[in-house]
Amino acid sequence: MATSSLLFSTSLRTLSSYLPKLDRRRQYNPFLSHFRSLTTRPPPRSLSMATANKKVVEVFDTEEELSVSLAKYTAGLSDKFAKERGSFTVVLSGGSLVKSLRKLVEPPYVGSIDWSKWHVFWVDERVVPKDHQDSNYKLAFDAFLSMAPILPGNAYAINEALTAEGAATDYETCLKHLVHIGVIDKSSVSGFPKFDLMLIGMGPDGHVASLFPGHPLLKENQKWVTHITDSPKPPPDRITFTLPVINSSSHIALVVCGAGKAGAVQSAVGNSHNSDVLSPVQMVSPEGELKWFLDKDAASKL
Ligand SMILES: O=C1O[C@H](COP(=O)(O)O)[C@@H](O)[C@H](O)[C@H]1O
Repeated sequence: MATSSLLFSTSLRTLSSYLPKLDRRRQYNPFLSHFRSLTTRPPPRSLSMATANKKVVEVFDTEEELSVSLAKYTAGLSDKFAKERGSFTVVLSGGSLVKSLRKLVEPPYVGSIDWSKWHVFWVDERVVPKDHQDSNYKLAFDAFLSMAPILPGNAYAINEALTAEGAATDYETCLKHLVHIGVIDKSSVSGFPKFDLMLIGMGPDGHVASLFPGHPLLKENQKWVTHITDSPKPPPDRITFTLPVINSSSHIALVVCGAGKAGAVQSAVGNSHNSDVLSPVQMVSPEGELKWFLDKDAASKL
């Protein structure tokens, strides 16, 4: 159970000018001057208009509790989209997030999820062989994909035999085909693919996917998938979804653990703009729901 179970929902876009300073007595409520679980004050008028863009934060005492909640959340969305659309499109990142997906392949979730409906993608991938220790595919495969009865062909790894540029183009072509045949939804708002759930992590510098602070790729607004050959975090050659694709998602779970990321969490969740330049994670603002899963160390500066 989340001891600090949260907490708030709001529109990033419509309420950004409204946001008050953090009230220390309501320490997980950086956005609103009301706190659903602690006060009966009615929400501000503008909140009732904020229907399209929802932000939720959950803080857990331990990573173990976080991973249970993440499995429950993912299984719930799997059920919903499998019934509604006949497929469930899930996007994974690499990094520490992947370990927190382990509960999905344990009871009760492993037996209740309709894995045949799953289509798995990577929000970013390093251009290395699939058995390389830096491969995000390998990380997910070892941690849980190998234990989940996902149909062969429904886990969309990159073609790492290509250059980074070629692999990005190839992946985008694959996504376009899957949108065309209706496996992946398409946003009527942006025209970009609309994934059902993105499970993504964040680096201590606030990077998400392979979109790094200050990098020109943050401005890409045409391509679905792009490439980088100068990643500040090794390995240098990678492909990555672009921000418009990330922000067209139906649901994003941002999963962050550890005190080393508390500063970036504070900037993004607390909306404290210490500079004019937004970090990549501060630019994550999906059409649908953004839900943060934080352990208490990552939330320690909120
Ligand atoms: O390089 C990457 O880093 C981020 C964050 O990784 P973490 O180990 O600090 O959680 C990850 O989300 C991304 O997919 C990966 O390629």
